[in-house]
Amino acid sequence: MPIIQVKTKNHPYEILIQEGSFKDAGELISAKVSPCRVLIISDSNVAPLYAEDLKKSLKAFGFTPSIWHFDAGEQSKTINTLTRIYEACYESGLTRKDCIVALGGGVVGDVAGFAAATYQRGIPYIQIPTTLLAQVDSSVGGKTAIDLPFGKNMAGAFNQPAFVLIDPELLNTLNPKIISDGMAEVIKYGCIRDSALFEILETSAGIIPSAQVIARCVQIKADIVSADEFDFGERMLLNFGHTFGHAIEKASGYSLYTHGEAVSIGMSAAVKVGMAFGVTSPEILPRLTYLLQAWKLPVLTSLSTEAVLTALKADKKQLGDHLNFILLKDLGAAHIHPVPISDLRRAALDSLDQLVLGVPKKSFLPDNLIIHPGKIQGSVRIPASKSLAHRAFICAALTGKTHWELLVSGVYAPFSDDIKATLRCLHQITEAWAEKKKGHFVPELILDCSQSGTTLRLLIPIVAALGLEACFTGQGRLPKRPIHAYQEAFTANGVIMDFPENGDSLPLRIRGRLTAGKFELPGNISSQYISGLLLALPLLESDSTITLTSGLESESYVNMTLSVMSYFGVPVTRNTLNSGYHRYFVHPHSFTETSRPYAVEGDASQAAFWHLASYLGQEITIENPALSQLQGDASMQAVLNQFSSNHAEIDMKDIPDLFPALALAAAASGKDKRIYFKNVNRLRIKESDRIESTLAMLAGFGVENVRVLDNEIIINGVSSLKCGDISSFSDHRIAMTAAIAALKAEGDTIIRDSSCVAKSYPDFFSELKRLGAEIETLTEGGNT
Ligand SMILES: O=C(O)C1=C[C@@H](OP(=O)(O)O)[C@@H](O)[C@H](O)C1
Ligand SMILES: C=C(OP(=O)(O)O)C(=O)O
Ligand SMILES: [Zn+2]
Repeated sequence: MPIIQVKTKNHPYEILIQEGSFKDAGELISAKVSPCRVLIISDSNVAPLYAEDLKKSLKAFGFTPSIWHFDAGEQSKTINTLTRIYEACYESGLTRKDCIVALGGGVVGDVAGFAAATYQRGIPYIQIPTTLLAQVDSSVGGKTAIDLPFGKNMAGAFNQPAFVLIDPELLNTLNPKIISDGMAEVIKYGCIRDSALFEILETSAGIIPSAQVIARCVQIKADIVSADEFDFGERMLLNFGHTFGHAIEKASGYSLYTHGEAVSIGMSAAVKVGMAFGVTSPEILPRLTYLLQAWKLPVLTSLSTEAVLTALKADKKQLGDHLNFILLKDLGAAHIHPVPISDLRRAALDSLDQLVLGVPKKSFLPDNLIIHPGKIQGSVRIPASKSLAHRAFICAALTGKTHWELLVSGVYAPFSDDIKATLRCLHQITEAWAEKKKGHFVPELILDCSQSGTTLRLLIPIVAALGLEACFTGQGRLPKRPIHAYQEAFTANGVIMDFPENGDSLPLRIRGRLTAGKFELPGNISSQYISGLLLALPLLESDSTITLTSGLESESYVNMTLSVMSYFGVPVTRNTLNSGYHRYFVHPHSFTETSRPYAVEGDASQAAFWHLASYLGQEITIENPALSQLQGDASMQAVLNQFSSNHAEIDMKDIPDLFPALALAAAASGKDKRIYFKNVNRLRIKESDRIESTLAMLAGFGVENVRVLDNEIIINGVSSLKCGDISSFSDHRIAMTAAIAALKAEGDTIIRDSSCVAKSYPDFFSELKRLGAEIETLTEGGNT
């Protein structure tokens, strides 16, 4: 028989975990306690099911049992119930030689245990837990309590039971919500102590835990309680997820969430806090999220961060000027991490704010830098693909599910500014959409796309298809980047677009509802127009086509759109017309949730900077290369290989974002090289005019022998790079290219306005430093 010992100093006791053991309760209890009077305390849910059987079984082994029960639920965990239990004890004639049996869930165990601790200064009690939460958690360890008007568990005692009898068969009749409630605690044990248990849970999501799993949880709790009965050290680890969990329960008046649900949100928040403090590895968040969600447990709260914060500050575990958070170093390895009260707001915002799934780790992001030439070495994990993440979040949002962000995994903090812009706008759009569906009036949305062309061009048609009124705004160069190509197509299909009079694209106001039909667009301005329409047209009521009026450039980006749409259940078909141009056929279709979140792979356009570093002789390995080849920029290494020929010809049509890095590589390839870049004109409409900014950067490194022809650039290589003072033109790809080049320059290089890397890769300079680059912040009066 599986028996677990709890080795507390004054009251060691045993826990028996055995399927079917409940029917032998009388016999099993008689082995621990001599025949006596027994008061069975239960609640209105459990008593009708099991109390009479227990009474009979006890009677058969010489006990004198009676039954008393109260209304099921946390609201009964009061001093009033306690008083009535004392009365029942008295009426049943209980003396200090007799005992109480707690038959039920956590509330029954807590209040009956506290009655046993105090009736006649203490009588023995036995736990027979009937819910999963009580079996794996509250029946073990001797914490008993009642709630007081000013707080949960405010009066109580450490009172170890004489015996705990756990029959996992009793769980089979429970409703699934009660099982989920207990699963939060089961998952907690995996997190804090046992990664193997966590893995078992991952492969058995949705299946009621076996006796072995319950025993594993009880063993973990028994070990921890044996080492620290009174909660001064190690036992605090059991509070993983409970710091925020208790605050959330309290802030919602103990009505919105069950304990398990609040702990579930709390565990997910604790992982994000751990990420913010650089303690917890970001791989844990999607795994934990997936597991909790498989049990239909929430991972985000609808409560305001302020409300949770207020409750958090009143937490009874507050110690002076800091609060003890339990953070995970790894799955199975928890530790106590004191967080100063002054940092609590940050921690709460980082982890509870619905807009941010990850947390903004402090990246090294100064404006002006000096980079010393030198060697870098090591391996890097590139951030999630920006292009795929935009699409995945958009498709996820279009499912209309709450917490749609969680249908996407692999996108970790620090988030790029572009992805933050997409998330922010999508939250506004999904909320407005839900309101509109209810028939409510929705005022004009102000959608700030920051500097992200993708956010802007992909969201315009979606907003139009949903019939929302919006004003799109943006910063940096975005208001100058073209979006007029939508105008003709949309005006003919029910949408009014108001552009500013000065010829800029933004602010753009749109109103009306897009109707299905035949859309025509050029394929050679920006593929983002086509991606945007493809995402929007399934939302309409009838079939549509998109016909391209010129050859498609940046085609891989359109294919990425189709691939992510298909993952979310939306098919699109394509023809190639006699003209050689594509036509897409889109039917009304809903975006649907899949059983697994969409996992965003590494960003090939960012990996390109590390390929450039390797090309220039640095020793860098990439831990997470793009796997699918969906990203056109995954061809960076193959293109660099072509440079072995002295006169390589490179077509930029499908890989526009690689240009700054490729141009620099061409220049640094040596005196014999002359590299032709074709189809470069579209580079002028990116974050900077990327022909002008790239050539200015090359000139800064002493590369002057460059010819610009119509739609073509020829770069002649040099034997070494000079050092200079380089402007990034506020373009992230220029700043990152220049930083890698600076490591090979003849002297120190200044890079101006380099914080623009936050657009796509906020951690870039922190990573560069970690790999050994010597970088200083340039200040007006001197350097630091
Ligand atoms: O759809 C996308 O995610 C992108 C498409 C490309 O733009 P164009 O299609 O305008 O070339 C690319 O340059 C941009 O960085 C991202
Ligand atoms: C052009 C880019 O992005 P976007 O068009 O989304 O601003 C880029 O990241 O280089
Ligand atoms: Zn708990």
